[in-house]
Amino acid sequence: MRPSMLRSMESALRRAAGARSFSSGAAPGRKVAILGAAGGIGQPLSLLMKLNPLVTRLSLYDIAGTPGVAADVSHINTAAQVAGFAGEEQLGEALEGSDIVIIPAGVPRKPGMTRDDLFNINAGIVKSLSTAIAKYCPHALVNMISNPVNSTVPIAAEVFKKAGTYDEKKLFGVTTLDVIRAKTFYAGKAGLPVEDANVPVVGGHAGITILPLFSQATPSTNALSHEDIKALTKRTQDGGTEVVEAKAGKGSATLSMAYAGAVFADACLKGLNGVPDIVECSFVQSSITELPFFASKVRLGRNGVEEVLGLGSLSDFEKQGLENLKPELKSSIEKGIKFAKEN
Ligand SMILES: NC(=O)C1=CN([C@@H]2O[C@H](COP(=O)(O)OP(=O)(O)OC[C@H]3O[C@@H](n4cnc5c(N)ncnc54)[C@H](O)[C@@H]3O)[C@@H](O)[C@H]2O)C=CC1
Ligand SMILES: O=C([O-])CC(=O)C(=O)O
Repeated sequence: MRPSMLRSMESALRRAAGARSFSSGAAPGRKVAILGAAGGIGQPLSLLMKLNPLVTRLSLYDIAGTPGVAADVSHINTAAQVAGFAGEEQLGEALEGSDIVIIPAGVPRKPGMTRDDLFNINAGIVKSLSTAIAKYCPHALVNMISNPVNSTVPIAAEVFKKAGTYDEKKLFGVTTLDVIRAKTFYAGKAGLPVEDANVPVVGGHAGITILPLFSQATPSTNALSHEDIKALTKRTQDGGTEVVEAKAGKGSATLSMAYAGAVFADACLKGLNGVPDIVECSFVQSSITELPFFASKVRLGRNGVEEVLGLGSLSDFEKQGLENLKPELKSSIEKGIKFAKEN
């Protein structure tokens, strides 16, 4: 790569990270921990977080394999200091002092499985990692990637409640990949520049609980028929399955998810650092519907969630989608809460 190209990439990354908005010129040091860092998502996510100029310490944890990932990523000439931790006995050290903990630990889907089929294995993993977070970094923002997100976020909330550390402003289910897919599919179909496209996605993160709001998409267009909107909605809802089937037994989305995870963590870092008007969709504790957790636009700030934004006006098709998703989302949330209470 030419040096001029590298320089412009670096300055674009700095701009993307909001580093220029500090009048003192220096952003505060931030520690980010990734749990499941040796996995399909964990490795490229570690790379992307190493490139983020707001990260000063990057802690890579997994049950095995992290020393290699950490050694590899640490050679990249960016500021973040990288450390690898493997095995439960090193989990505390990995977590201590973290501002953000990102969790892509757990098993991914194979063709024919739903995200809920992952519950039996991933619920226990998320519960034990959340227990450690409550002990070692109770004030960290938690970005939950492990599926089924509709249940793992409620599990983490229950674990934190039991430990007396729960702060609803600090727990996030990462639904950014749904937004990224909706933007890509919308711009592609409407013939709009993809970098300008924005589409809120609300509800949850599985099948019909994923509800893209194309009526609020920007830039708006009249190039799309109702049939087009229905097809775009279905493709967004089935985006994960599209990748699972294409990978044919070799896992689910990893690269696009690592990108999505890095975008969301970057937004959290900017919020923590006081950059104004940082808004992303996320699955959080919510009162905008009757469900206790719900994904919608969230304003991020110095303490995590600053404001859970409402749904705005919905088309009749979206109103119907909202009603259709509630029973499934409710039961996935309740399943997570029940598991955490009983185990
Ligand atoms: N929220 C979202 O939009 C998305 C979520 N996912 C989910 O992310 C999770 C991870 O997916 P992949 O990275 O593809 O799986 P993977 O199997 O490639 O990696 C998972 C990693 O977690 C590690 N792990 C297992 N138990 C652990 C524990 N107790 N502590 C720390 N690490 C542990 C494994 O050793 C492995 O390295 C899956 O549950 C998947 O369904 C995947 C794509 C999108
Ligand atoms: O579909 C899966 O199992 C992984 C996932 O959550 C996604 O890609 O959205």
